[in-house]
Amino acid sequence: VFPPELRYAFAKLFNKIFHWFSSYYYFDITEIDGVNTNELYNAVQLYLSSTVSITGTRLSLTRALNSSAITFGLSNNDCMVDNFNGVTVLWEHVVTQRQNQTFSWRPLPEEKRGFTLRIKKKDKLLILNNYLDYIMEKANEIRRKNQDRLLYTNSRGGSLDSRGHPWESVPFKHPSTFETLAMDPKTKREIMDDLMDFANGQNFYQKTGRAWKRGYLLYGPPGTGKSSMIAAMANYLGYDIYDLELTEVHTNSELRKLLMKTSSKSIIVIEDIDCSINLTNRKNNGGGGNAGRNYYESGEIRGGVGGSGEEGGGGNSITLSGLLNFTDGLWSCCGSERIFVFTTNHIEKLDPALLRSGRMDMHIFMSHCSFPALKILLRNYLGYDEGDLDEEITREFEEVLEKAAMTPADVSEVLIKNRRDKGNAVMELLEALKARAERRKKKESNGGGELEEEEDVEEEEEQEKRALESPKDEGSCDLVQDSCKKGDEEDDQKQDDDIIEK
Ligand SMILES: Nc1ncnc2c1ncn2[C@@H]1O[C@H](COP(=O)(O)OP(=O)(O)OP(=O)(O)O)[C@@H](O)[C@H]1O
Ligand SMILES: [Mg+2]
Repeated sequence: VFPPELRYAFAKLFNKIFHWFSSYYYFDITEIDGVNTNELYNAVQLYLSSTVSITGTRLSLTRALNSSAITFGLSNNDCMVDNFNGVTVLWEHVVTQRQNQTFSWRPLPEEKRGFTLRIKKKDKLLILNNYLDYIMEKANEIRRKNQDRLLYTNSRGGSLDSRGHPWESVPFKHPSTFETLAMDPKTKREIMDDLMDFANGQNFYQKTGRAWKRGYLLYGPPGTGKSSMIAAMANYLGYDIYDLELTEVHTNSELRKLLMKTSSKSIIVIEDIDCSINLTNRKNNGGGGNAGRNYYESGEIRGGVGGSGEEGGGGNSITLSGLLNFTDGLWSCCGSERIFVFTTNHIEKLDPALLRSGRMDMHIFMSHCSFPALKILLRNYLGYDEGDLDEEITREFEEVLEKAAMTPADVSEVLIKNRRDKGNAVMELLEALKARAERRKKKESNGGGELEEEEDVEEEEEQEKRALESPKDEGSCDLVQDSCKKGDEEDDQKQDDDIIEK
C-alpha cells in the first residue's frame, strides 16, 4: 500500500532515530576499498589473530605461504571482544555475498568481507587516534615474526631474474640464536641491547639526523661463531639476510644497484671481507683519506679497462671507495633499517678506512672458547646446568681453557662425538684441552718464532676457504693489483707471492 519512496524514507528516519539514541559508533573496514585492497583490513585480521583470547566459538585457521606459524581469525559473521587501555570494543567479521557483479577491470571476489568495529561514543577519540595505529604496528610485528626469514644471494653475477631482480632468495632456517651462541654473556647482552635499540630507534635516528643503519664488524679466528652470530642476529630481529658475494659484483655501479634492491629490515653481510677483494694496498699510495679514494678510483678505471682486455679475469673492478660508498654514502640511505655486517679472520689486514669510527659502529671480537662460553656449549650439547659439573672438573676447565685456545667449533666437535655418554664427553673434552695446552706450551718454549700448531690449522682452514672461492676471485685481485704495478715494484713482487700462496 505504501509507495517504495515512502518506505525508504521511513527506514532512513528510523535508522537516524536509532543512531541518535544508540550509545555506539560503528566503523566498517571493508576488505576491498574501490579497487584497492584495504591494508587496514589485513592488519585487523592479523591483529585479532594474536591478541584476543580465544573466546569465539568458531575460529578460522590460516597458514601463510612460507610461514611456520598458524594463525587463527574470526569466522564469518562472528564477534570478538578486545580491550585497549581499559576500553572495550567489539569486532564483528561481516561476510555477505556480492550481488550481480558490476563491471570492473579486475574480477572482484564473490564475497564481500569486512570488519565492523563497535565502540562507545565517548571512546571515539582514543580509538581513532591511538587504537588503529596500534593495530597497524602490532600487525607489522606479527607479520615479521610469522614469516620465515629469507636468505638472498647475488650468486647469479650481474644477471637479473624475470622480475628484474638481482637477488635470488631461499627460505632461511638457520637455528642459531643468541641463546645457543657460546660467548661471553656480557658482550652478548651488549650486542642484543644494541640490536634492540637499533630496531626500536626510528625516532632517535630521525631526531639526530642520522641514517637508520648500523654496521658491525665481526672478527676472530675461523670457527669462533661469526656466521652463527649473523644467523642469531637475523633470528633475533626477524630480519632477512642479504649475503653479498663481492667477487660476483663487477663494478661499483652494480654494487649500488644491488643495494637499491635490498628491502628494509635486513642484514647485509659481506663474509671474509679481506679475501673477497683486495682492500689492503692503501700503503702503496702513502696518502691520507682523500688520496686513498683517488687511488682506488684509479684502480677502478684501470680495472674496468683490464676487464675488457686480455687480463679479463671476470672484469671485477670493485674498489674500496665503491664499498665505502655502499655502506656509508648517500645511497646507503635509500632504504632504512639496515644492518651491515662484515666478517674477517684478520682485522689487521683491513684498510684503516674501513675501521675508522663511524664506519663500522661496533667491532666484535669472537674469541677462542672461554669458560662462560664453554658452559653454554655444555648446556646446549649435553644438557648440563650450572652446578652439574664437579667442582674439581670446573676448576680444571677454568685452568686449561685459556692456555688451550680452542675454538667453540672444535669444542662442539668433541661434544657431539660423545654426546650419548655425558660423563665421557666431559672427560674427552678435558683431555683434548689439556693436550692442546701442552702442545702450545711446548711450541712456545721452542721459541715463539715458529708457527703454533693451531695457527697452522687455522692457516690451513683459511687456505681451504680461499681455494673454494671461484677463480674469478683471483682475477679480481689481479685487476686491483694491476693498478698497483705502476706504483711500487717491491710491493708488486710481494703481492705476486701472496697470490702464489693462495
Ligand atoms: N660461539 C659459538 N657458539 C656456538 N656454536 C659455535 C660457536 N662458534 C662456532 N660454533 C659452531 O661451529 C661451527 C662453525 O661456526 P661458524 O661457521 O659460525 O664459524 P665462523 O667464525 O663463521 O668461521 P669462519 O671464519 O670459518 O667463517 C658452527 O656450526 C657452530 O655450530
Ligand atoms: Mg663464517
